[in-house]
Amino acid sequence: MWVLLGQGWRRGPALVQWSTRAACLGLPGFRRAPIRGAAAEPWAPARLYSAADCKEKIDMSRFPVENIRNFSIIAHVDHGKSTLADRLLELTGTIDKTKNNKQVLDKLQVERERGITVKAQTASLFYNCDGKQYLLNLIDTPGHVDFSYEVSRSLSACQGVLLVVDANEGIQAQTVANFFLAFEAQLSIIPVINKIDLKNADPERVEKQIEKVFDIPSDQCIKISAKLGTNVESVLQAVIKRIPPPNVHCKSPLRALVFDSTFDQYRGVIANVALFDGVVSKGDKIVSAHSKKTYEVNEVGVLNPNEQPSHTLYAGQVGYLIAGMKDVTEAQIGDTFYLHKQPVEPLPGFKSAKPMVFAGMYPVDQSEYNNLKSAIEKLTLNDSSVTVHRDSSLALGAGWRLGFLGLLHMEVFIQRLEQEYNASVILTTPTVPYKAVLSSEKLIKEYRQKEITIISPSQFPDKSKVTEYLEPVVLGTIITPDEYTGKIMMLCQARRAVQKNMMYIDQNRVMLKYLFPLNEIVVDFYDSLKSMSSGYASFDYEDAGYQIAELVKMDILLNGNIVEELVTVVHKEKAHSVGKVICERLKESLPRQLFEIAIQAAVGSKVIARETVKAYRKNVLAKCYGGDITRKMKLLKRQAEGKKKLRKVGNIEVPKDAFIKVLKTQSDK
Ligand SMILES: Nc1nc2c(ncn2[C@@H]2O[C@H](COP(=O)(O)OP(=O)(O)OP(=O)(O)O)[C@@H](O)[C@H]2O)c(=O)[nH]1
Repeated sequence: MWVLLGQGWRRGPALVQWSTRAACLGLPGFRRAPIRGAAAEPWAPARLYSAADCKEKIDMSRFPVENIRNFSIIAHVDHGKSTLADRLLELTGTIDKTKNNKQVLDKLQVERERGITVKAQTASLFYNCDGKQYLLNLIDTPGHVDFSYEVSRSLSACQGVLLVVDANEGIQAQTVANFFLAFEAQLSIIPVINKIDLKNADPERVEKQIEKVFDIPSDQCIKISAKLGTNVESVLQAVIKRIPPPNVHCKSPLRALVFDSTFDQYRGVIANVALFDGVVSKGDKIVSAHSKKTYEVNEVGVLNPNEQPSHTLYAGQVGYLIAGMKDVTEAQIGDTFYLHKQPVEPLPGFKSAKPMVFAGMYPVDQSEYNNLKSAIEKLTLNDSSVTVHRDSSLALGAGWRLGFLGLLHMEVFIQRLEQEYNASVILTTPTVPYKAVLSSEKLIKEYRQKEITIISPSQFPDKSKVTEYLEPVVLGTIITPDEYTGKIMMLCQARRAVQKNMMYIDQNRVMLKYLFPLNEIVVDFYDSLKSMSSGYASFDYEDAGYQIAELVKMDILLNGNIVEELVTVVHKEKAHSVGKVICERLKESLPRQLFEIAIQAAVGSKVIARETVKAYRKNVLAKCYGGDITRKMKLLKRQAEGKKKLRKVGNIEVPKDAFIKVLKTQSDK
């Protein structure tokens, strides 16, 4: 929650009493909650575990609750979360120390190729300290704003976080966003300044930033190089000393929170659970508080980092559970499992992920419809934050309208469809979820409500049937070196943003807060920001509701035929400039054809921009003299293959990548 304080907007630390802050930092004497029943549990005496033990079933009763620490690693993109996780896995003997350990917890192909984490990963580590053996449950989280839902879910299974900050880049926009997620969840926060080995590292400056922005005393920061392993052991010590054990009760009936789930073709749903109370064993009958369905537990265990079965999981522990569920929706994220005949009050769960961007998805060839359908179903089983509605279009045939958390999320989903399921798709212009307050009685009856959410331009109701249109807005945070502030402010203004606050986080770094219409930032705001600040500015945003907006539907026509992929809803003020840019870009991307092509942007029947592509003919056989028929056939075959990558609009052939190029430039104007 943001509040207006003195000169500007600020939340959190400035309002917090020192004792609460001290508790948040896990300082001695300031523990937030007593460890209920910890001493009374019937724990077996400690036996020290090593990586070798992982070949057999782990006896999890060996870890009394006071020896458990559950924590996440959170940070801005690329500040070194996964590299720190690698070192922690090595130090605890969970994986062997080799030069090849690079982002071990980033298991997906797309994560390895893009060098980013998109899915939070859990690993249970066994660590010996002062003659005791600790169970450390670590969750490595993604850094990009599109995946912050993964972060907030992961935090629900934790009592503390390692807030990693790059010693060269300092605090960035996602550092601020992630800090507040942890702060609001009342977790112990351990600031870790990483990459101190870099030539331009300035850990002292970063310490001061942390003190200024988060109100965390600089002596609380741990300075490390995750790459070289420097001082990483002290991070483990801090986890044990500063993060409290979970506040749970083993003798109470089972309450297991599902904080993530994945789908395995052979074993069904694998639910990641955090046990808030009770125990769960193989053979137990459990009930989902959400669906009230009963299941028998086939397997429980911990992730080490691969699945390692155990007989039982105990309160305070984080692990996985397999119970014959065939669909991820049966293990809804945020659901509570309890034991059959021992019903409990379900845990609060999470708000469901809210899609920020919608796009139509169609098979390139309609004969591929069933294959693509099955690929989308399988992939959404592993990514339940994607919403899917069936859709169809005259030009593109049967397809779907998919909702994503952001554009990167959309790109990653498509890349996974292509790589993991060999699917090829046509996408339509990404759009944000607009709303319309209806005035037409007929429409109100049809929709059975007055206010409708428009996720596809084809649903956009005519102005005469509407009292007002609403557009989603977000509160954006930008952190930048101050020399770029002027340019960035102009960029924000061009995107219809309203400034809310500006604050220096150190001598030459500025934090700006703006209220943005979501559709102005969704496609390429981040790219523009990065290029205008030579890569130094960072950006993050959070949902801020809706505002009234003057919106219109704009069609793009090729020789009079509407290009369905490019139909878009724009702000009235921007219709002309956006239409002009789309026409120009389309002109650049369209191959010349045998006849002239008129490219038009139109709002209703009014044409607001126009470009023309001159006629041309490509004769692939032009250089092929003589009568070698096989050579000619080869050239014609290659031309035919090339044509498969084209889509026909009327009689005009449009390359698939032309759409992408056009979409990328829309919000520039
Ligand atoms: N010099 C140096 N480089 C580091 C250090 N830690 C991480 N890196 C490098 O920083 C880059 C990003 O590291 P990651 O561990 O993938 O960062 P991340 O925060 O997990 O990234 P996302 O998951 O995409 O948010 C990689 O090239 C690492 O090799 C360090 O201590 N020193």
